[in-house]
Amino acid sequence: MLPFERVTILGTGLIGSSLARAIRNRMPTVRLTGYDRDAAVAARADELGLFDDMADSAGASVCDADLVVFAVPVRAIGAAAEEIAADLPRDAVVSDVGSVKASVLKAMAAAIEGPDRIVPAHPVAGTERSGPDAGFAELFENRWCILTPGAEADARNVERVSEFWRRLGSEVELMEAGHHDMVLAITSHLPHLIAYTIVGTASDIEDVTSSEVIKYSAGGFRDFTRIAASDPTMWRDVFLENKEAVLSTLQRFTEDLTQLQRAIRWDDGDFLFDRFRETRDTRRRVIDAGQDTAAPDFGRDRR
Ligand SMILES: NC(=O)C1=CN([C@@H]2O[C@H](COP(=O)(O)OP(=O)(O)OC[C@H]3O[C@@H](n4cnc5c(N)ncnc54)[C@H](O)[C@@H]3O)[C@@H](O)[C@H]2O)C=CC1
Ligand SMILES: O=C(O)C(=O)Cc1ccc(O)cc1
Repeated sequence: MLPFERVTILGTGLIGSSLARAIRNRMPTVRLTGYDRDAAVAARADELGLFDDMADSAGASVCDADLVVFAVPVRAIGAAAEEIAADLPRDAVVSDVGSVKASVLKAMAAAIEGPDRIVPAHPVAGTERSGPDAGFAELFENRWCILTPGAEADARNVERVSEFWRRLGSEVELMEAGHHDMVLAITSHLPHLIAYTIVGTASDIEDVTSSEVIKYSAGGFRDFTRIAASDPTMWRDVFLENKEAVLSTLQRFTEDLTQLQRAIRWDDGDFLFDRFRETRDTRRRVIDAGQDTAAPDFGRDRR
């Protein structure tokens, strides 16, 4: 038996459209309804045939759903939840895919009656692209999906959402929302902040022209540019909604950076060597865990 039969996705960008494609492939009898506030995005999702129906309003999109998923930037989730609250069937389960969880859980719980049916989710899978054309069905396969239900969530609803993600090919883990935000601050949010910083710094260095930065980017810079090309709205929201965890992780990072700076200044090669040997081991563990390709240079084709 399917965990859900009538799924509504609000926000039909990268993640919403990937979700729709994955559901189509893996649970073809599910009735899919989409809604996007941006008329051009909605029209494109319609043209791509991703949904059975594209609704004209948020309220209309949910009136027959048994699962509603918010796939909009994290700061937009509260307002979107308010927009559907009056039209939501009493037994519908409500979820999301937001990259930050404590504030999103709070925002959904404030807008929607029945905390037993709120089961937030975060598929730890994505790309630097956005919009419905960027989505693809395999995005969630062999990736983790972290669920962060509050204490009042009904265990049966948590199990249904877990089963939903397992059917899309993900591995599911339950986590307390605040802990999720600490974990993702170091594994996702800080790496993005660092990439945004270094790409910005490169364009501000007086003695190096911007055409030189681009021309010689294969020295390492270009790998940061992929992450730094990520969606500005989405990432502005992530940093503002996970402020405390990001700032405390950033504090640790700054201290560690200062240590490396000292080691360079004082010619402490042993310190540098030991640190770099440890980080190489971390890369090996990421590959062993199936979270990236083992091919050198991310498997870029040089032919
Ligand atoms: N991009 C990524 O790699 C990942 C993103 N996420 C999370 O997924 C969510 C969506 O991100 P993406 O799909 O990447 O963004 P996207 O920019 O591709 O799509 C978001 C869509 O939401 C629509 N939208 C905004 N406010 C709305 C509202 N009130 N009602 C209806 N539609 C609205 C926008 O028009 C846009 O089409 C975010 O919360 C993000 O944190 C989670 C995992 C990975
Ligand atoms: O493109 C990348 O490397 C990502 O980091 C994708 C990503 C972005 C945000 C998330 O919450 C989860 C995954």
